[in-house]
Amino acid sequence: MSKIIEIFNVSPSSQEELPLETSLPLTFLDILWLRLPPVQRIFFYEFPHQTSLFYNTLLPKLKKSLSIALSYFYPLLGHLTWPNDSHKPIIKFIKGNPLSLTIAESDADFNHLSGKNLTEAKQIHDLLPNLNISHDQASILALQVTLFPNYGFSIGITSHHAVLDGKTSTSFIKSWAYLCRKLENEVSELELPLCLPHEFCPFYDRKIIKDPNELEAKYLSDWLKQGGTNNRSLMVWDLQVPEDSFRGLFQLSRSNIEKLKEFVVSKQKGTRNENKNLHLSTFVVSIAYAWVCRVKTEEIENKNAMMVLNIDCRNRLDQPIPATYFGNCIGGKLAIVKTNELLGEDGLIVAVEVLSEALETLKDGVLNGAENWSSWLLDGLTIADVKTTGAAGSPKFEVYSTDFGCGKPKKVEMVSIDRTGAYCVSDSSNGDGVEIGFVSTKKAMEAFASLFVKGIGS
Ligand SMILES: CC(C)(COP(=O)(O)OP(=O)(O)OC[C@H]1O[C@@H](n2cnc3c(N)ncnc32)[C@H](O)[C@@H]1OP(=O)(O)O)[C@@H](O)C(=O)NCCC(=O)NCCSC(=O)CC(=O)O
Repeated sequence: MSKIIEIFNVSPSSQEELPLETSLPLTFLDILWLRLPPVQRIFFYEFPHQTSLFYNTLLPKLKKSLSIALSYFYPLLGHLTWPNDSHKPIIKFIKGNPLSLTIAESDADFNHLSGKNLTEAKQIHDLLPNLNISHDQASILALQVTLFPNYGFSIGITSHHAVLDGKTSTSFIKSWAYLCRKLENEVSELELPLCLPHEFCPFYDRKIIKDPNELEAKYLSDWLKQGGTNNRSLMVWDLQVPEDSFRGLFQLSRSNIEKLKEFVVSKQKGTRNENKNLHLSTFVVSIAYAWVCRVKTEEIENKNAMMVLNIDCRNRLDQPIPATYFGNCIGGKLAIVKTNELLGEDGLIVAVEVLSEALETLKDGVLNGAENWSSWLLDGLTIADVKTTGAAGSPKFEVYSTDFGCGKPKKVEMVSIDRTGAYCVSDSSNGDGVEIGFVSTKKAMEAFASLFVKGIGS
């Protein structure tokens, strides 16, 4: 159990340069995620020191660096609102609004929560702050630092999906960590101001996102129809974490991945699909392998399995979008297959093929088919004979490089996958290969763990 020690209001360090009041409109790529529950990650760090060192040394640096980071990422201090005279929601920033940073202490077993074992899904929920979301207004970001005295601490981040995608939220936390690390090097007050390097600085110009196919109107109309005829409420879907949910993180080393790739290539030889182009990347092989193991261990027979792949559109639109673009810039591609095909002997090859086919359609433009994206989000929740899942996160975010000056994280969990049922893919804690996380029943998780290891061991 964790108990709240204090809630700080953190303001940007250089208030003078910020606008008095400003707003950022949501683009169609943001509006797509309007109803999704917040995205939550927890970063666990070892800190085997006395509590006083945390409160006297680390915490002031965390606060100070956060304050500097917020002067660059100031829209995070705003809130989402849908003014009567606006046809869509906007992010409204008013100078003086602080960010709430919760400090808590936990007596839970740090090594258990940050270890490799399966953990009860809800066990880490109290390491995360909630966003204030009402019909009229939604906060955008909340942070919680939780100390596990003598063992470690965690940083929990809860962010609104209609404002930040994975790239933006991980860039923010890495910017905060970068600044904290710099303070760690004992930069004296006189040597400040400490600046964020240009390559981290967020890019805010929304005009760069073009909407020639009027997707904004399509998504808005879908969300407005939901739960009423003109539902301008900002409430998000109240997705529940199923009872008896356990979370697991599974690693595929580089050599495991190479073996899986070789296996797929060798099995494809001599089949009718021999000449089919496969997108044999680390990401595809890893997701395919986890997908097949999960369908087998959850015994999902005679269904359609749907995998929604999140695609970073930043360098895939006609006009390239800077890597530091602040907001959502993700689209989706869909892979569908009968679960019985995944359950068969060639399940892995089938999975790689359908994922490759989905990514192959990127050549027709990342926005091709985008008129269906809001329906995929809705149908995934409602169609009974379809087992939908998605791939959240990305190894390219390199979450394990988020170092606040006391080393790399021991573990990074994407907590919100317990509500969405998605897989989370990331780089790995020991730098070798990738980690895949998901949440399921304890029985299915244990069966998955055994099948997963068996498959790469042989
Ligand atoms: C569409 C993709 C999933 C496909 O990924 P793939 O890895 O299969 O394919 P790819 O074309 O990108 O890369 C193929 C090969 O090119 C090389 N390569 C390309 N770009 C690279 C990069 N930036 N860093 C390192 N390697 C790279 C690699 O060698 C890789 O092979 P190899 O791998 O074998 O070495 C990805 O491109 C993408 O857009 N990922 C980002 C998805 C995303 O934003 N997710 C978050 C959604 S928001 C969300 O979920 C919330 C949240 O996270 O907070």
